[in-house]
Order: sequence, then C-alpha cells, then structure tokens
Amino acid sequence: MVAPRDNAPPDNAPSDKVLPQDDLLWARSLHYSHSGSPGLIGVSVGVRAGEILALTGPRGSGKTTLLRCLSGQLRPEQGEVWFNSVPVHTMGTLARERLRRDRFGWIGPEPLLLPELRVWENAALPLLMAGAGHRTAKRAACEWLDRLDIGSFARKHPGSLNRAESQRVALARALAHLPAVVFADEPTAPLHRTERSLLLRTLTTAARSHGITVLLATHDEETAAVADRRFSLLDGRPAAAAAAAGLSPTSFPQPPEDQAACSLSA
Ligand SMILES: Nc1ncnc2c1ncn2[C@@H]1O[C@H](COP(=O)(O)OP(=O)(O)OP(=O)(O)O)[C@@H](O)[C@H]1O
Repeated sequence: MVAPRDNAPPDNAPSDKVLPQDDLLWARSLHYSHSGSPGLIGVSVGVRAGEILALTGPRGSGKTTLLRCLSGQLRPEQGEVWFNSVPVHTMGTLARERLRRDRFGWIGPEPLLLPELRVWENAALPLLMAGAGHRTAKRAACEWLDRLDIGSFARKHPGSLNRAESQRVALARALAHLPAVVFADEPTAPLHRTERSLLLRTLTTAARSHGITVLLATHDEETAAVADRRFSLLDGRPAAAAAAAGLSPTSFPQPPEDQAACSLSA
C-alpha cells in the first residue's frame, strides 16, 4: 500500500504552485474533445510511483479519454501531462511511441491479440519491439503466462483460446516488460467473477512486487476496491467539480475525501 498523499494542492491553485513533486505521472487542466463533443473538461490528476489509482465514473464520463491522454495516445487540446518529470504533451510522435512501448503497458476490455503470432509472442511483443533477445523475451513472457495459469498455451495461437484466456494473455503482454505504468481500461469488463479475481489479483500483485503504477478505469465497485485511491469523473470533469457545477452523479458515489485528494483543479 502506498503512503497517503500529503501534497494535494487546493482546487484552483495557481498553476506554478501545482507541481506535484511526488507524482510519477500527473496531468493539469486537460481538455479534449471528440469531433467537437467534450471528452475532458479541465481534469487534473496525479499518481505516485507504485500507487494503484482507480478511475471511476459512469459510462461516457471520460475514463478512456483520460487514460489515452495520460498514456500519450491522445494529445490534449489544452493542459499538460508529465511522466517522470518529462513533458509528454509536447513530445513528438516518435518519442511518445517509444515512451509507450518501453515504459507503459496497456490492457483494455478487448484482448486485441495478433492472430498470426503464438501466445508467447503476443505476450513478448513489447520486449521484442524494444529489441530484447528472442530467448530473454520468451522467458519473460512465459513467466507471466505461468503466473496467469496459461503457460501451457504458450505455443498455441490466440484463435484457440477463449475470451478469458485471451484477456490473460493481454495482461501478460502489459506486464512482461515490467513497465513503470500500466493503464488498465475496464480490463475485467468481459469476464466472469472468478476470472475477474484472477486478473485483478495478478495485476495488483505485480504492481506491489515490482512497484508498477496502475491506473485502473472501471465502473465496477468491486474492481475499484482493489485500488489505493479513486478519482471519479462525471461528464468529462472531476466529479467534485461536476457536483459544484450542479451536475449530479448517476452512479458510483465517491467518498468526498478521495475526490479532494485527487482533484487538483477543475
Ligand atoms: N472516438 C470518439 N468519437 C466521438 N465521441 C467519442 C469518442 N470516444 C469517446 N467519445 C465520447 O466522449 C465521451 C467520453 O467517452 P469515454 O470513452 O472517454 O468515457 P468512458 O468513461 O471511458 O466510457 P465507457 O465506460 O463507456 O468506456 C463520451 O461522451 C463518448 O461518447
């Protein structure tokens, strides 16, 4: 468990006073719109090294958009994203791709495995793309597949796996290169309860034992409960700011202290 935060500045603090020195990854005043319709409206959030942060909120509240901005997949229209004291929002395309490949892992609700590759090759992909040797990459991938109880599938192709097994491979792929941050976007959404537990247990154990930071987007209360802390969105805004603007949450009520800790500004 990560120590409680003591550096959360007050809402609406001037920008030069909102430098969250302790945060591995943080964003300030993010704005993003999808073809003109707002996805994020002034979202600021930070996460410490080794912390598991649940991004919660109802469907369409902006969780995926926030993960994609934080991971460098989307460039925010306004605002800043910093990783390890390096600005991500001003990085060129190649630098962002390298950052995502080497330091970040991603798992979404769909496994998105490459059908022409074997299971172990799918899991080893980030390592292979980063130039790791074949043997090293295979060993690392197979270790994670073993931990997820699918080591026996290593030489098969994804077509012979069911949905839950494929999702385990996707988790192995997100972890095999020991990223600094794993972005998990509704990773348990397609899974039954038992499968959900195994996936979450592996993710949280990996985070604790390797100091991996996890941003876990979910609208499921049980899934969010594994996190150290929560940050809740509503209609593209931090839930606290949305409440102040008179928008009422339709689901997923949050403890006020969690919102206060996470919502740096709106
Ligand atoms: N590619 C897109 N084109 C147009 N609008 C989009 C696109 N992606 C997201 N949106 C809209 O942006 C808003 C935020 O969507 P987002 O997917 O970030 O929310 P979410 O909380 O992750 O939802 P879900 O739980 O359903 O994935 C929603 O109103 C959504 O309809």
